[in-house]
Formats: sequence, C-alpha cells, structure tokens
Amino acid sequence: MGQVVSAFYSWFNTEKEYKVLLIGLDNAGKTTTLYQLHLGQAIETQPTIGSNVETVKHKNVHFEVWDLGGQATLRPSWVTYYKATDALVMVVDSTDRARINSVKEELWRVIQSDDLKGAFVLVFANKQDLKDCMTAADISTSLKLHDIKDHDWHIQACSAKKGTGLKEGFDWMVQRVRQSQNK
Ligand SMILES: Nc1nc2c(ncn2[C@@H]2O[C@H](COP(=O)(O)OP(=O)(O)OP(=O)(O)O)[C@@H](O)[C@H]2O)c(=O)[nH]1
Ligand SMILES: [Mg+2]
Repeated sequence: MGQVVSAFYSWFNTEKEYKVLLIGLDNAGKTTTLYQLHLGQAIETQPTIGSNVETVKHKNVHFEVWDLGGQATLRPSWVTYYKATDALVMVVDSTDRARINSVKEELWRVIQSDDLKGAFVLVFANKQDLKDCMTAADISTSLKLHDIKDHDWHIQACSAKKGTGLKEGFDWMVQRVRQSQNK
C-alpha cells in the first residue's frame, strides 16, 4: 500500500511544472541554452526581443523555461516574468571579462526582488569551449556568489553550443526541487 501511495505521490508531483527564467546579458547564450535543453542541439540564434518559452523535462521533472532578451533596454522588463518563478538561471559569457561587473549588478538587482524570494539560483559559466575563458571559480568570485545568503545557489561550467554541462546544472535543480517537495 505504501508503495502505491508513494508511486501516486511521485506521479502527482512530476505533473507540476517548475518555472525557470533564463536571464543574463545579451550574447550570453540564453537562447542557445534553451534550445540545447529543449531540442538537444545548438541552433542559430538572433538577439531575442521579448522572450521564448519551452518545456524541458529532466529526470522526470518538468520545467517551463523562459528565455528573456538580455539587451540593456530589455532588462527592465524581466520583472514582469518574476511571479511564481522557482529558479533563476543566470547565463554568463565566460569570455566577456569587460562586462562581468554588469553581470554582477544585474544578478544582485534581480535576486533582491520580493517576487523571487525562495527561488533557486543557478549560474551557467557558458562558452567554456572558447580559449581564455574565465573559469567557474573566477566567475563565482566576480559575482560574489558566496555573499548570497537568502537563495540556494550553484555555479556550473558549460558550453551551450557543445551541449556540455547543461544536464549537470539541471541535475542540481532537480535535486533542489525534490528536496523542496519533501519539506
Ligand atoms: N562558442 C560558443 N558560442 C556560444 C555558446 N553559447 C552561445 N554561443 C553563441 O553566442 C551568440 C549569442 O547566443 P544567444 O544564445 O543568441 O545569446 P542570448 O543570451 O540569447 O542573447 P540575447 O537574446 O541578445 O539576450 C551566438 O552566436 C551563439 O552561437 C557557447 O557555449 N560557445
Ligand atoms: Mg536570446
């Protein structure tokens, strides 16, 4: 009987879709990340005006993943997507040293929103296939991730183009989602 209840419980829970927002500066690789997760391949992208949304299933957990345009003029509109968000994914171009401080400012601005209280924060240190990129540890220091006290966070090195590291990042999200289900 316990097994039946537990099977029903897990079936019931996998039906929930967890809302994920992909944010980050323009050219970070958000759209490439979304479609690599959704289709399993890198597509040719154009700068996003507005947003794209797709469903991603990872380890039997369904995520509704929103990819938001990252140009400076579009960032103020991110706030309109915050409600009911379970996880934020900050995609970082690991070769873009010149703008790492802007990434930090955007991340810290966003996570202070009341609508994102309790949201998990995953940072993708993207474009690791390119030479001379910053490591995940470099980016973690630049973004002051260790100073984040009111969100559960994780950083993952990846290449959205090659499709490496993304699954590992979502493994972490699934782990967190399952922990929150058991609370
Ligand atoms: N080498 C390499 N290039 C990547 C990677 N991810 C994305 N790119 C390239 O970076 C460029 C920008 O990628 P997008 O996915 O469009 O970036 P975005 O963050 O969606 O940009 P906006 O829509 O303007 O906010 C494209 O030329 C991608 O092919 C990666 O992991 N490695
Ligand atoms: Mg885009």
